[in-house]
Amino acid sequence: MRERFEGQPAVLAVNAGSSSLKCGLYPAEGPARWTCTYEGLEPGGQPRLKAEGQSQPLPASAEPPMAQALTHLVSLLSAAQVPLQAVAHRIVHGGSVCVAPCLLDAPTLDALAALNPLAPLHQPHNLAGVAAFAHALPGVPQVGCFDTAFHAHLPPLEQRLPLPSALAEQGLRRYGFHGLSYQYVSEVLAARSPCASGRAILAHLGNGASLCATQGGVSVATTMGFSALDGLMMGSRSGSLDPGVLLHLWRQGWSHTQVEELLYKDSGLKGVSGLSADMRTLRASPAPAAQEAIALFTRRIVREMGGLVALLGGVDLIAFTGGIGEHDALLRAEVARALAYLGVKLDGTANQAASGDSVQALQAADSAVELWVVPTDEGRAAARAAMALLAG
Ligand SMILES: Nc1ncnc2c1ncn2[C@@H]1O[C@H](COP(=O)(O)OP(=O)(O)O)[C@@H](O)[C@H]1O
Ligand SMILES: CC(=O)OP(=O)(O)O
Ligand SMILES: [Mg+2]
Repeated sequence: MRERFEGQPAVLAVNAGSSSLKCGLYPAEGPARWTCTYEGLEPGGQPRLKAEGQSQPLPASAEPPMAQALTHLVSLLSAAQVPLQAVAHRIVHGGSVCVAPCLLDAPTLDALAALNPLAPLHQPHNLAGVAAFAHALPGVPQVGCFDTAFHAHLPPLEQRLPLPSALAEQGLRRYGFHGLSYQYVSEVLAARSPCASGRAILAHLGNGASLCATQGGVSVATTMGFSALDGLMMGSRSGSLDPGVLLHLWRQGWSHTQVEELLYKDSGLKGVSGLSADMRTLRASPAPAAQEAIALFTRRIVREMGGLVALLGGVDLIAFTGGIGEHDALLRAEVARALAYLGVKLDGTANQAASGDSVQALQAADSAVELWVVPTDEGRAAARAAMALLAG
């Protein structure tokens, strides 16, 4: 491990999420020199470090799990005196303030903290990561790389919520998320297929999930909007919901906090199955509620895909990414089957064989639409953005 920390300066990409902290050490060219993931960081979780093919629990600590993981990572890197050009932080919400990667100074961090309520599972952790590294490595530039930036130039109607202008002027608009993932996947596909510059739909299906329609590699529509709650059903988030449900719950006496917990932490696959937010657990379960959760998750993808195809006026390429998109062959097959009306035809053997570890084309020879699986790398996208910023 030590030799991976030595040599040319590299960018450390940090993705402090809802239940995990992922990081990678990226040189200017080639693959990450070192990656690690801290898991089990949800409140009350049991933090573990996965690195170099090994998984080990962190020593018991009085700190909350995310803070403990950050402390551990910072001390690991400080002790090894890793030469760092910059730390590139995935920050989920840039709002209207940060529409491109930027250096994180105090006023910018204050503006980003004001967006915490729009991504409560992510934004506070993202900013805690910035604070930890800024404190430990004061001479190293801290760069913010935003999920929303890929969607900064959405067409005006795609940004607009059907609400009065006074609210739009307060920043109530659709932003879109998972932008680092979409940026990375778009670039991978652009190098492999001319269809990537046509009408493409990228499906990021992980713990959070969204779809993005691109034309010429540029985002033109996406299912997540103002907050990371909109659109598809997710691991523990509801996705789009009739706003009348919220009014009903408030009238019943639910508090703001209870509703927030419901929508972010107790809905989606977890809420419908009553079992787990993890697709692997649901696939392995014979419980009817687990199967119902998967069926609803799949149906919502198919429904939203139809909407994006309509906006694009057809589709040339569909790509799957994120933990579920990369690994769940059955989900890909069911989505492809539902889209047969578009001439989508999957190569069943290629789909089954795809391991999620490499980029694979999945369409049958006579498919009207290309199908791909692309393992995403949000860290690489963030590191590239930080290098480009520093290079001016
Ligand atoms: N082999 C697999 N089969 C099906 N689903 C999987 C598999 N591996 C991971 N997943 C799903 O992917 C999710 C994690 O996706 P990921 O993109 O890593 O999430 P995040 O980065 O948002 O934490 C898990 O919660 C699980 O539902
Ligand atoms: C924005 C979002 O939902 O991110 P994640 O998939 O990492 O939860
Ligand atoms: Mg993710």
